[in-house]
Amino acid sequence: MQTLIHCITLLLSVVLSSVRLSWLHVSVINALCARVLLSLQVTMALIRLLTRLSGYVHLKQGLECLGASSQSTRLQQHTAAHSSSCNYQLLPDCLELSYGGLVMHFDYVWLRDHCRSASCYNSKTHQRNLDTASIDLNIRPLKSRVDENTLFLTWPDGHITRYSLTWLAQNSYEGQKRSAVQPRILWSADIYSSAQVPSASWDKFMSCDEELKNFLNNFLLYGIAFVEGVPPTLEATETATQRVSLIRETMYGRMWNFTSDFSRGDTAYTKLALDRHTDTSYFQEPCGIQVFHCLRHEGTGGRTLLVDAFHAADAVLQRTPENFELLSHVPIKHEYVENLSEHRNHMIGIGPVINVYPWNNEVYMIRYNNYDRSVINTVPHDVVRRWYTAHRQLTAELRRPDNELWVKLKPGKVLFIDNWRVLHGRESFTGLRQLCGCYLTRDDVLNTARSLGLQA
Ligand SMILES: C[N+](C)(C)CCCC[C@H](N)C(=O)O
Ligand SMILES: O=C(O)CCC(=O)C(=O)O
Ligand SMILES: [Fe+2]
Repeated sequence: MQTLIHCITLLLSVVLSSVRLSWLHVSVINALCARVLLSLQVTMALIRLLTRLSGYVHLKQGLECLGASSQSTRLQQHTAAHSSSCNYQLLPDCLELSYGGLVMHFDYVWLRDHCRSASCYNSKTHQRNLDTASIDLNIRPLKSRVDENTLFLTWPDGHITRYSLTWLAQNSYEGQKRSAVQPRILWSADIYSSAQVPSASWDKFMSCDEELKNFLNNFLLYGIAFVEGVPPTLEATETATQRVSLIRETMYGRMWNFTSDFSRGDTAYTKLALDRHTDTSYFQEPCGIQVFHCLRHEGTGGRTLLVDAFHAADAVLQRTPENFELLSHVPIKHEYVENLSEHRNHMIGIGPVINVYPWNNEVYMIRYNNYDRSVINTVPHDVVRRWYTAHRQLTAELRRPDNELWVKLKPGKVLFIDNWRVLHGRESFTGLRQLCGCYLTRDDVLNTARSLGLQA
């Protein structure tokens, strides 16, 4: 039954993400699903209680076993009889557990290593005490049993480990694989505009955690978020960013305030148009977040371009998986060479254009900067040719006019961009244009989000 509900929830979210619905709609439907799930859980608990009262409790007591694999069949039959929700068996190389509609496999060394008893784990510091290197790599439990919520394993030295079944489900490979590390809404200009994502307002943003939480929630979902009503000064911009995270100082400084004076050896410091790109792609770890605040512009042009590169990467994956594969595996070098008298820098970053988590293929970072991309010399010529084809397809997706969100930054309106996901660019301009901002450390932004109860 739970599997069925999970499937329906999953199906609904897939349908929802392909239809253009606002975040509000998504959360309303999620809340409804959660309610259905809750009432089902109550029903299941009642059924379990009735089952227990009607004498099945004897079968459960028979679950105590001596761990030999010859016993596993008997064990499976008994557990299957006592509860529809949990069933396990000790296979030669792993423990197979089926619980909550999920079939999971746990390696025995992993199980010993993840013992949360007081001697193995310090629950005050959340740190492991157990010396992993002391575990026999051929270890197997001597005894095992399960009750309503807990699996008990007795190890050869007599040590007993208890695992909560929900903890196992949440922390299993199979459980991790089917849920996104970070839920997001992929967008085209139209999807983003119709979602009507509100900007945070400066006063509330500074004083109220709920406003900060909403702001971060939008930032995590869309990769961009705005604060409005900020005093048009570098100091106020700095104050706003410090509400979210720590500033990441780079060779451009801590807070920067720049015009088209070519004070640095980079096109950003001119009046020229800049095609969509990620910044600091030439760092081994590109800056996680970029903040922009336009303090002044007396002239024409200079609009900011924003493109959701995860949306574009997803289109490549759907249409031509082999191109996605190339973009996520071929290592590419980006480089920054600055040779001005006051500034000498040489930065190198190497990594694929699309970076994915290896266990679930979820995209977590894109480096895309054709200006700063350096010599390709990490793969043979035939792979180079296929890579160029793949890169062309990604570029075509990134350049689709319906993926381009154009905004004119105004004094008072601070823009936060997820530099691992959303590309930025700008239109050429005339006149005096002054932009200030900074980079933020990604870990600290996510830390703030998690401390407010968000999944990040
Ligand atoms: C933002 N700020 C003005 C400080 C620097 C701009 C750096 C631009 C560089 N080409 C890059 O993409 O990393
Ligand atoms: O001038 C702008 O709007 C942005 C320039 C740019 O790409 C940058 O500073 O990173
Ligand atoms: Fe940039």
